[in-house]
Amino acid sequence: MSLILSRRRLAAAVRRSGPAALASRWLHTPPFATVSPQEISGSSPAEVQNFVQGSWTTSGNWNWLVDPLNGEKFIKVAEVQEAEIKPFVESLSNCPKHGLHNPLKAPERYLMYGDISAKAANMLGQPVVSDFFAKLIQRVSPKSYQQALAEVQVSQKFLENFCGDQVRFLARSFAVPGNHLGQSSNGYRWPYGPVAIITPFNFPLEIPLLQLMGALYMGNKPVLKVDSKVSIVMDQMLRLLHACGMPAEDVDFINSDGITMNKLLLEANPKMTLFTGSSRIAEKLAADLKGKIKLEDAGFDWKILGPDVQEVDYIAWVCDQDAYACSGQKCSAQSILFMHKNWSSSGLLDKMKSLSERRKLEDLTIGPVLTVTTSSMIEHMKNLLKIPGSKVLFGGEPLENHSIPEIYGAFKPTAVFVPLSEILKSGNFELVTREIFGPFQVVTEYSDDELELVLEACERMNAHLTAAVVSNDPLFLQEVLGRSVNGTTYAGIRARTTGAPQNHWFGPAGDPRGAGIGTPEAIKLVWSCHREIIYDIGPLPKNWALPSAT
Ligand SMILES: NC(=O)c1ccc[n+]([C@@H]2O[C@H](COP(=O)([O-])OP(=O)(O)OC[C@H]3O[C@@H](n4cnc5c(N)ncnc54)[C@H](O)[C@@H]3O)[C@@H](O)[C@H]2O)c1
Repeated sequence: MSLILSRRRLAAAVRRSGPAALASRWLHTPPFATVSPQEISGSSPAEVQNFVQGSWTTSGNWNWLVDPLNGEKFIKVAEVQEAEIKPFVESLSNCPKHGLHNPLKAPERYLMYGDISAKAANMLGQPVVSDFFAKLIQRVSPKSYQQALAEVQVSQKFLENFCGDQVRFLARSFAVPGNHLGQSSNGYRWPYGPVAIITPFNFPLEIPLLQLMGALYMGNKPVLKVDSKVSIVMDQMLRLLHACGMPAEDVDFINSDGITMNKLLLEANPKMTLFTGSSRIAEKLAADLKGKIKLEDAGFDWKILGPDVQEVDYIAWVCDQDAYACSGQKCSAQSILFMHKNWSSSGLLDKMKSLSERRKLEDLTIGPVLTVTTSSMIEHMKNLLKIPGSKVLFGGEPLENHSIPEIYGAFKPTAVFVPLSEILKSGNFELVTREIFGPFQVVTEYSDDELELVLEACERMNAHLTAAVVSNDPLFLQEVLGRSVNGTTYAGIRARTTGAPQNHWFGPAGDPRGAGIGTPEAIKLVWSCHREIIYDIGPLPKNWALPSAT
């Protein structure tokens, strides 16, 4: 159906612009697609729809999005209103708790998802398709082409990882011999059935796709809600998955505001919800859903440079990438750098400054910040500068010569130094460790006898997502790693905080609600629960007699 739709639109495009335009569109737009990233504009806006009970639908309300680079209304999203959620509630309610498949029901669907993954991996690997998604991501969540393409490549590799028999291997069970003949206990990975997935704006393809596929592989029926600012990317990806054979009834896709989604969750009562986004909403949903939730929430991610100074150019570059790629809008972005005093004379900070100055709006190596305004970044910086001994190391100013609308932020890559002893003071700690989802980091210094204070700071933080311990001193690594908890921690001279690919578990630690993404372990943890079936089929011992009451 989506192919027919896109061809119809193509036909309409020819009528508008003639055969030459069609030829160029055919070359650059994959057959499943209904939009062309380069052509979306105020005069040719794109549409995002919902998908429920096997069909694409619109709603009574179109929410217009503005182009983050010039403020032009360029995409309209059919946002479902509170009064319109019934079909979504019904669709989810139709899925039983035991799921669409499980080890004892419709096992052929594990193989089907292996095939769908193989086809989708193949399709996404085609240069025209990966370029299409990279450019579409850039339009709604502006980042450099390399960063956008990396997101597509991670997604493609993930799909490759779950081809063939790999989906059924996710549901591998085990058996333990019992106490007598005919008895054995069998542990199964069981789905939750109806589930919900809520994802943020910063990785429009990777986060929703990986969680969606994980949910499906394990036998669940998900309703997916992506931040409307970027949901056009998953609208197109669902069309690709349908073209690869995904049954239309398996996934519902809703665009709405948070309040409507909250209502849907309460009415449809999904048995598990995966939430990726801010800690504020995470905590609200955890309470509303009575704990039936797994969380990937805020990151205030730290990097500790150990006493062994080496490879300064490389480490400056990794710091620059970690703090400022995607304009700092990665949950794994380097939020605070603890630098051993041995690095003071290494020139590291000067190198970080000059690397940050290479970033420019033209290639989106720095760009719009979608959830923090320029004025709130300035205010945060000013508050930090009230702390005695603090200073701006570089940046600290708005971007110049741009047309980024005021609802978004536009700020130069910024580093503010705050003395370690001040960071630890109770009045300052909350302020310094507040996640600023933009190109902003705090830098501090410590001496050998202050490592305790660094570890105390890490202990007192609330978000334990990613971390990096940059050192090749095994005793230093052992000390820091043994006394910290972050879920995805890189250790060694090449350690980083960002850029976890699909083969590294990614997720917070230290919270029983913590979710993961990417690896088989993450999929099994988030999207299935343990079920034990104890077979006890006999026969009874020949001399069995009725025992006395116990
Ligand atoms: N841990 C991770 O893996 C990870 C990954 C990416 C982003 N993040 C975090 O996400 C945050 C940035 O995203 P944001 O500010 O857009 O997050 P957000 O919490 O505002 O929004 C996330 C999603 O939740 C939806 N939502 C909002 N209110 C809701 C409600 N009451 N009920 C249901 N859904 C609701 C939004 O529409 C959006 O789709 C940062 O804190 C970042 O660290 C975490």
